[in-house]
Amino acid sequence: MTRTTTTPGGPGAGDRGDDGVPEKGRGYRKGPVLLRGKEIPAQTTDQRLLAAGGDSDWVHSDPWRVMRIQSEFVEGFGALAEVGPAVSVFGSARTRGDHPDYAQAVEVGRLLADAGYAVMTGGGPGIMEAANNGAHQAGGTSIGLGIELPFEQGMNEFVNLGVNFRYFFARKTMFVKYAQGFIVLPGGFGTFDELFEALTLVQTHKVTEFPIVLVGSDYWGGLLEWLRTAVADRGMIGRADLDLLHITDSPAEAVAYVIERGRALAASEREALDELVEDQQDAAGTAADGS
Ligand SMILES: CC(C)=CCNc1ncnc2c1ncn2[C@@H]1O[C@H](COP(=O)(O)O)[C@@H](O)[C@H]1O
Repeated sequence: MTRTTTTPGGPGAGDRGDDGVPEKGRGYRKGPVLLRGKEIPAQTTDQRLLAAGGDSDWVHSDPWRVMRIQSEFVEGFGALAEVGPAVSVFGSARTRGDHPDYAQAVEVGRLLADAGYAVMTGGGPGIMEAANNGAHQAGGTSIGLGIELPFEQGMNEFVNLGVNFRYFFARKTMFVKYAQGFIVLPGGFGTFDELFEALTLVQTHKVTEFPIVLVGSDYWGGLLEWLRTAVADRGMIGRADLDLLHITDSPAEAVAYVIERGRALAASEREALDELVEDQQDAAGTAADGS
């Protein structure tokens, strides 16, 4: 719906008001900006917004993408804010239902749900499906944070709270923000990406430490050995950084570790904050006494 307007600029154009209706001497206000004479646009902002058809290149422009990215955060935060305690479970999208890793992940999901934790996965097939399956069997909250991929794939059937993301980075924020810990089963590049992002965030103190457990010593053992030797020996990481990872073959141990270590870390975080507040109060008291 486009209304006819007066031509921009030129004699008399400065007399057009905010709504495009001519009004002597008032000019044209565009938000906080006042336009007069040749600066007055041919159409009002509303006319441009409501006009049908026309060029649609703007849909592919970066400012428009920024709005979409923002909406992913808004939708994600809105959907997950009230979920309560949760643990993110990662692992291969390719693990088949008859593989022992699948059974391990089902058990992890089940035990987490039994302990009152929501299970958060990438919502896809393989290990993600297995962990959601376990949570579903135990009647727990089974979350899938899906990702739009070039090839067709849907949210697995065991998800009861699903959010679909267009952008990997927005989705990754949710895994960290809403989980008390990570449990990582055997996987490929996607799994490594999620694991190493978590390690980097904790190592650089960008987030408070949270427990990270690797399930499957035969699969992860080689990586840990390499981290201990090639990586730590050459000083690429500190020896203490190796303690950020806990490795086990037992789903029960993985779940117990995540819960207990998570509680211990949260308690020491609270203690450190209390001490900080006390120190600040003492400092403020000393300053007041001295004045
Ligand atoms: C059949 C197939 C490959 C489907 C891919 N469909 C996917 N759906 C959801 N998350 C995914 C998918 N592929 C990779 N990811 C992400 O990357 C990890 C698995 O990647 P990978 O298979 O280890 O490297 C998962 O924890 C998940 O967060």
